[in-house]
Amino acid sequence: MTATIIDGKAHAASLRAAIAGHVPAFRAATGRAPGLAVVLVGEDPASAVYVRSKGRATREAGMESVEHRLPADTDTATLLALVADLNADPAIDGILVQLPLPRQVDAQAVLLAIDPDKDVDGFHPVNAGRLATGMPGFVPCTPLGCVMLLKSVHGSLSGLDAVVIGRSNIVGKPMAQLLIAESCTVTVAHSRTRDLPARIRAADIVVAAVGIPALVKGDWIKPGATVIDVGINRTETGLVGDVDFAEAMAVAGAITPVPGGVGPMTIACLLRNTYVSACRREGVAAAPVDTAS
Ligand SMILES: Nc1nc(=O)c2c([nH]1)NC[C@@H]1CN(c3ccc(C(=O)N[C@@H](CCC(=O)O)C(=O)O)cc3)C=[N+]21
Repeated sequence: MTATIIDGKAHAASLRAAIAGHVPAFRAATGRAPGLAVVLVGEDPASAVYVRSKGRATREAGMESVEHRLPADTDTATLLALVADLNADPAIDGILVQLPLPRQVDAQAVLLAIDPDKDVDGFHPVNAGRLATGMPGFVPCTPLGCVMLLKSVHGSLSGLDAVVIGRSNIVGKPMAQLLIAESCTVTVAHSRTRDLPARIRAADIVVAAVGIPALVKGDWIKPGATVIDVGINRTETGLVGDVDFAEAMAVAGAITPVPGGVGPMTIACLLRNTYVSACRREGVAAAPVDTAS
């Protein structure tokens, strides 16, 4: 069997086009565009690339992108003051502080300072709590994109067995919450999990988000399973996911590639969250831009 490749780039392009199609009505109703502020501290080249592509995608969707680039030695107080300004700015609907932050910055204090109703990353504990309890809020972009890709394969996920490899606050934990909300039976595996291959072999859905290149082997995968590879590992041979792609292709039913899978959906979901935030803040009805809230 050869797996179907899930074209994240194409799904992301259509999601972005759908959002771009809704922005003119928002503009007409409110007299302004949805606005996203991105804060980048330091010169990490990979972060700079992400921030640039976020800015480009935001403008292409007809939204306002404001970038704040701060030197690598920026202190916590300076960042907190910037976040306070952005919280108070009525033209800003979404605030994204690019992670990781330099060591001297208290990253937790910065994330806590972001207004939860502008937290389009969904990283604030208030939004984590909203997700865990089924209240409307903001869902982190990467897991949200993963659920959209899974639904493009399965329609309903109800009753499926899912394993999430990784328990980070940014991907693993919110991914598990979203899959529970979709009525999957969810196992969260991590570095201390015993017999990881057996856990994965039992799963209809595998979401790999651990950051270990090609960790998941072909013979760990249940034949026909759907594999979502969140890993973006830079190796000498280029970008590699957390799944051994060549091996998995021979066993899985469907699989996301790296690059061109989850990554582009992350950016599209950021635009989606920004559009939804703008609509909520202005009290105008948001057009449906995919199912998960
Ligand atoms: N506050 C915050 N929010 C984030 O969402 C956030 C962050 N910090 N810090 C860094 C990570 C990483 N991230 C990616 C987004 C898009 C791609 C993406 O589009 N990747 C392409 C290209 C990969 C490449 O060539 O580098 C792909 O997978 O096809 C990757 C990674 C968002 N992050």
